[in-house]
Parts: sequence; structure tokens; C-alpha cells
Amino acid sequence: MSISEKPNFPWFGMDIGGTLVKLVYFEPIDLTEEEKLKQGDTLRTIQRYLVRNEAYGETGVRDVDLEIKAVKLGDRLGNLHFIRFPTSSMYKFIDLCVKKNLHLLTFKIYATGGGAFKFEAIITKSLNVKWIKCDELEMLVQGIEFMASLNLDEECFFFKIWTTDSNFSNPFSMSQITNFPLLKANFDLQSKKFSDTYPFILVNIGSGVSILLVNSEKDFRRVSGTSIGGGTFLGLCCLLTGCKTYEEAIDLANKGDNTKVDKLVQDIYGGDYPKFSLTSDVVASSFGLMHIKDKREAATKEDLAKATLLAVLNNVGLLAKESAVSHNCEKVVFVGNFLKANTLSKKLLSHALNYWSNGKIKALFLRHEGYFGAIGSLINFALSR
Ligand SMILES: Nc1ncnc2c1ncn2[C@@H]1O[C@H](COP(=O)(O)OP(=O)(O)OP(=O)(O)O)[C@@H](O)[C@H]1O
Ligand SMILES: CC(C)(CO)[C@@H](O)C(=O)NCCC(=O)O
Repeated sequence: MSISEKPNFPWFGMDIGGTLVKLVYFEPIDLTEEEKLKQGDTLRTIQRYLVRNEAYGETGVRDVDLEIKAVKLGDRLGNLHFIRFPTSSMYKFIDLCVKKNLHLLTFKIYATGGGAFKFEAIITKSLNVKWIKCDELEMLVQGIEFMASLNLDEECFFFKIWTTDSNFSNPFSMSQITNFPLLKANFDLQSKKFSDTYPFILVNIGSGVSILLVNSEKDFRRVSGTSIGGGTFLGLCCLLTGCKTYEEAIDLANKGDNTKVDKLVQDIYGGDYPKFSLTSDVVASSFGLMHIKDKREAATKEDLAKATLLAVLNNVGLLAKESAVSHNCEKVVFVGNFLKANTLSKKLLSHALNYWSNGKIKALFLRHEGYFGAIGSLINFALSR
């Protein structure tokens, strides 16, 4: 990718999703003395504000652990900073930009995600920006390709699974998974091999789920999707458990037991259903016990959160597998913020794909999981004239 032109600073890429806004900020570290002088107070203040803080207002967070130092973007060198805040705070964000005098600067923002369309009118009315809308799935693929080109050691990883145990017929059975040593295996890094990954299925688990067949950076299409995604997990957990944040919901799910909530094959057959290889512990019906008063009363918040997580994963996992099989792909790359701080889901998806495909299909994960759309926007910004 050749990035030769130098648009004026500040350099941002933005992805305004259904739940979260993702912002990638390029902090130039090679400014000449002349450029520093020219930069002006507003820009300097903004830069300091962004890179010296880890939290912004009530809801903004910088994912400090994801920062990438000394990245070359065209002929400029800089650090990449990753910031997120809830889309529901978008109006407060615009007010903050005005408070920080950003409206006095003229600059361009490349924005993607549904919110690039939804918020265009209010942003262009409040700030003096040239608002360039980019397609979210194109940005996602381009963002991944750019990150792959950086060859960062720890970007791409998978869980090593040692066997496809034929006695093990329920990839989402908690009892078997805790006994299953493979899921406790260390990460194996897959860096420097990402370009060998084409073609692959890309599963973006955001509020909803988009599934793409990616043959190359330029050749991809959306082959499937589902409304049962990260937003469903978070929304249902809030309803069922009274939790208020994603972090709380994941914490509850990690501690719960879904068999107190789901109806298993065993609850229906009294044991296995061997004719169709359905062992007793397979979930026959997600939340299937909850019509029984005693069961309902016995189920804890943790159990409900775990059952919610599994219901979402079962659905996404199956769609990912079907997409991989029907398009002859051996790799499925999972991204999106539903995977954030969610190792349990990553392990379960890895194991499920491995089990369903007899070890042929591998699940891959990327460290900057929710930021690729915003990275794609930043790259397109840097490419722009
Ligand atoms: N701090 C958080 N707040 C809210 N949701 C979070 C948080 N961290 C992770 N999540 C999870 O990530 C999901 C949103 O993921 P992501 O940011 O990738 O999607 P989005 O871009 O907002 O949605 P879409 O792509 O469908 O428009 C949420 O539904 C939730 O499951
Ligand atoms: C609508 C988008 C593309 C917005 O990112 C996403 O939330 C999604 O793919 N939802 C699932 C839509 C469906 O295929 O049913």
C-alpha cells in the first residue's frame, strides 16, 4: 500500500457502530521543529488530551495495552492509540469536541459504521469537518490487511487443540469443556503467516454479526449474518440479571452453570440419543428449563448469563462453520468487541469449530479485535489527498 500524500493533522479513523464508537488516533512522532511551531495550540492541546489520558469523560476509554508504537503510515512515523466509548454518548462526544475548540479547526474525518450515516448531519453542523463516509465491511477487511502487513508478533493467535475426541459430542458442554485439557492450552502465535490465510471466513461479532468470505483484500462478500450477536448477549443479560455493563455480564457468565437454565438432551431422553450422536449433555433447548417455576427460582444470575452466552455462541459458531464448509475455507477469523476480555467464548468457538470439522477448520483471533473498521478508515484517510 503506498501512502504518499500528507493530509493535515490530526489523523483519525472512526467507526461508529451500533453499540460502541471506535476511534484510532495517529500521534505523529516525527514532526519537524517547523511543523511543531505551525501546529498551533488547539491541535497541541487535543494531542496531549488524547495521549496523556486513559479515560475521557464518564464513558471514554483508551485501550492502552493495544497502543502500537512507531508505525509508519506513508512517510510519517507515529503511535497508534485506540479509544472507544458507547455510541449512546455520541452527542456528549460532539459537545466535548466543541468544548475543546475542535470546531475552530478545519479537518477531515474518515468515518465508517452505521453511525457514519446516522450522525453525519449533526456532526457536520456542529464541527467544521469534512465528513467522509466509508463502507464498514470494506474498512474492516482493509484494516485487517493493514495490521497483517505490520507483522506484529502477537496480533494473530489461536488455541491449540490436540485431538478430536469422538466421545466428545457437545462442543458447548461446560462439564466436558472444563475437563478438556486442550482448552487450557497456551496461545500459539500465528504472526507472520497471516498472508497465507486467504481465503478465510471473517466473522465480525459486534452488536449484530456479519459473516464474510474473504478471498483477498479487494475480493470479499458478505455471505451470512445474524441479529443474535454481542448486542443480544448484553441486552438479555441486562434484562435477566440486572447487570449494567458488558464487563459485569462477562464476569457473571464466567461463573455460571447453563445446565440450570438450558434443557439438555438428558432432560428429554433421560440419557443419550445415540442414533444421532446426541449425548446426554448436549443443549437441546437454550433456556428450555425456564418455563418450570422451581427451575426458574433456582437459576442464579450467573447461570442466566452463561446460558445467554452459550445461546449466542451456539448460533454464531454454527453459522461460521456452515459458511466455512460451504465456501471451502479452513480458517475462520473472529473479530468484534463481543470477544473483548472474553477468553471463554474464544475457547468455546475454537473447540466447537475443531469438533464439528474433525480438526479441519481452525479459529483464529486478532488482538485488536474491535478496531479494524476504525483502522481501515484511518488508512483511507492517510491515503487521501
Ligand atoms: N465496554 C463495552 N460496552 C458495551 N459493549 C461491549 C463493551 N465491550 C465489549 N462489548 C461487546 O461488544 C459488542 C459491540 O461490538 P462492536 O463494537 O464490535 O460492535 P458495533 O460496531 O458497536 O456493532 P455493529 O457492528 O453491529 O454496528 C457489544 O454488543 C458487547 O457485546
Ligand atoms: C447491521 C450491521 C451490518 C451493522 O454493523 C450488523 O449489526 C449486522 O451484520 N447485523 C446482522 C444483520 C443480519 O444479517 O441479520
